[in-house]
Parts: sequence; C-alpha cells; structure tokens
Amino acid sequence: MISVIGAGAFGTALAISMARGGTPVTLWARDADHVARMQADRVNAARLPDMAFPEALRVTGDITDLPDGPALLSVPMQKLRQALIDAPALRDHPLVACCKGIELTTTKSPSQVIEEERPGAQIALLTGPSFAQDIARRLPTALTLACADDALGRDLQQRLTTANLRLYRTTDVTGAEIGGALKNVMAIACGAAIGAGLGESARAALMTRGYAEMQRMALALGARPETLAGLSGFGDLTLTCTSDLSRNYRFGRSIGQGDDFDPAITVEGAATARAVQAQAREMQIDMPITDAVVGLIGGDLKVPQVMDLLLSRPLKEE
Ligand SMILES: NC(=O)C1=CN([C@@H]2O[C@H](COP(=O)(O)OP(=O)(O)OC[C@H]3O[C@@H](n4cnc5c(N)ncnc54)[C@H](OP(=O)(O)O)[C@@H]3O)[C@@H](O)[C@H]2O)C=CC1
Ligand SMILES: O=C(CO)COP(=O)(O)O
Repeated sequence: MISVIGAGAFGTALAISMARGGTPVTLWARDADHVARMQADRVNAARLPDMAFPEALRVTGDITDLPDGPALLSVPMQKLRQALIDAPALRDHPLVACCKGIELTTTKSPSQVIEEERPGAQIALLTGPSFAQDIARRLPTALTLACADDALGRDLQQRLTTANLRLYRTTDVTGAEIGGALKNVMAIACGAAIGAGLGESARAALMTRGYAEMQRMALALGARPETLAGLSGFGDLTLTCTSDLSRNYRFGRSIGQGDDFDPAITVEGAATARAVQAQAREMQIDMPITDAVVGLIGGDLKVPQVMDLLLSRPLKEE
C-alpha cells in the first residue's frame, strides 16, 4: 500500500503508474472540491488532464485516512514543511520526498526539512529525469531512489518500481538532492539564453558550466561525484535544460523573450536559486550562473548584461 500526499501533476502521475500494477494507492489532496471532482470523474483534470485513474487508485481528503506503508510527499519544495505541519497523522510512514529544491527560509534540503519536522523518521528521496505526462502515458522513465539506510532503500526500490518506472538506488541523499535542486536553476539560465536568441552553443556552455557549479556545491557538502553524473544530476540537467515540457526552462525562456509568465505555475528553480546563492556565499563557493539567474529573476540584470558578466570573468582552467 502506498500513499501520495499532494495531487499535483507529479503526485498524480506516480499514483497512476503505481496503481496500474494493482498496488492499492491512496492519493490525498487538500482541497475538498478538488477531491470531490477527482472522485467523481476518476481523472485529475486540473493538474494532469486525460489520464484516467486505475481501479486501485483511491482519492481522499482526509489525512487520517492513509494506509500503512510509504507516503510520497509530492508538493513543491517551498510547501513541504507546511504540508508536514498540516499532516500530523503522517507519523510512522516511511516518508519519500518527491520534490526538487532547497527551502528559501532555511537553505535546507527536502530530507533535512523532513528530519526537522519528523525527527527519527525513515526518509528517502525520489528524483531524476521524468515529466509527469511521460510517466502517466506509460513511457519509459528511470529515476533515482536515494536513501541513507540501504535496507530501507532496497525495500522502497522494490515497492515503488513499476512497469514503466525503473528505479536505481543510492545511499548518497545529498548528491541526489543537490542535483535535483540545481538542475532547475540551470534550466532557467538555458531558457533565458534560448529565449534571448543566444543559440545552442551558449546553451551547451551553460549546461556544462552549470554542471560544474552543481558538482562544486555537492562535493563541498560531501556528495559523491558519481551521483552527480547519474540520473538525478546529469540526467535531469539534460532533460530540463532541453525540453519545452519543463516549466523551469519555459520560465527562463519567457525572461529571455521579455514575456510574462503565469505565476500560478510551479517553478522550483526560482526560489531555489536564491536559497543556493545564500548557501554558496556562506560556504564561499563560486556560483556565477546561479548568481546570474537570481539577477535575472529579480529584474536586476538583463540577458546581455549576464552574458557580458559571464564572458568577462578571468580566464581559467576548465
Ligand atoms: N511535474 C513534473 O513533471 C515533475 C515534478 N517534480 C517535482 O514534484 C514537485 C511537485 O510538482 P508538481 O506536482 O509538478 O506541482 P503542481 O504545481 O502540479 O502541484 C503542486 C501540488 O502541491 C499541492 N500543495 C501545495 N501546497 C501544499 C500544502 N501546503 N499542503 C498540501 N499540498 C500542497 C497543490 O495543491 P492545490 O492544488 O490544492 O494547490 C498541488 O496539488 C516539485 O518539487 C517538482 O519539482 C518532479 C519530477 C517531475
Ligand atoms: O523535474 C522535472 C523533470 O525531471 C520537471 O521539470 P519542471 O519542474 O521544470 O517542469
């Protein structure tokens, strides 16, 4: 039995994929009207249209109505702490964070926020390159299941793998979290470059130097280099920086084009860029692309100024 907390695009896609194999899945949403619509229509028209719910998927608005077994926390990073505060019934379940980002107010990662709110809880992270639409459409996807406790990680890997969702395991939670958080920041930078007409070569440079920033921060925090080279780092960076399906990329592109962007759309990299900048400054790590993204989002910099700043940095070894 599996619970999914948060009926956004990703939580709904995971719930659909896991229930298709016959595993009973309970999908919890906070809004009573949304719950009623999903129960009546057997589809999440608001967040993941046209994807019918399998029989084994049950929708509830009652947080005390969750079965035993792992609970997948699928809310945006900046809402994770509040979701845990609002869900006291979530106590003995293994908690699997499905969000990508760093908390702006504390510079904590998903697992650190969960540990603060539920000391001693069994914690894991599900991350990596996958669009909700692809998972729900049964397209093949591969993700990282990160868990410091290898025995728990093995158990969750077995329970959460589905016919189209292949999970790889790691005990390097820090590496997986930093990769997932920072790739969104780099996707905003790439979107801005493409939106401003700077071309594919500029995007390749930003992806590569962005990867160097991801590694610099992750390794300083004790992560393993191979995690960054895996699905949760290189894999997700590639997907998010190159696809129109990515909200972070599209947000960046709108900045590059000087267009408005719907503020209701989840763009994890925006708050995370500011959180990472604060953390990098404290750790004295050089993160020029992250700095540029913060400047672009705040409106302090325009894309041509950013390119001048990045291109005029002192020449150095790669
Ligand atoms: N979409 C995707 O393709 C992927 C997303 N992810 C990650 O998954 C996470 C969630 O993203 P996604 O599902 O796309 O987001 P969406 O914007 O589709 O949905 C967010 C969901 O979170 C709910 N929510 C917000 N605040 C709270 C709260 N305090 N308590 C409970 N629920 C809350 C919202 O509820 P309400 O509707 O009531 O506002 C909504 O259902 C992000 O970190 C994202 O990076 C990872 C891989 C793929
Ligand atoms: O994390 C994702 C793909 O792995 C989804 O990316 P966006 O949040 O940018 O849409």
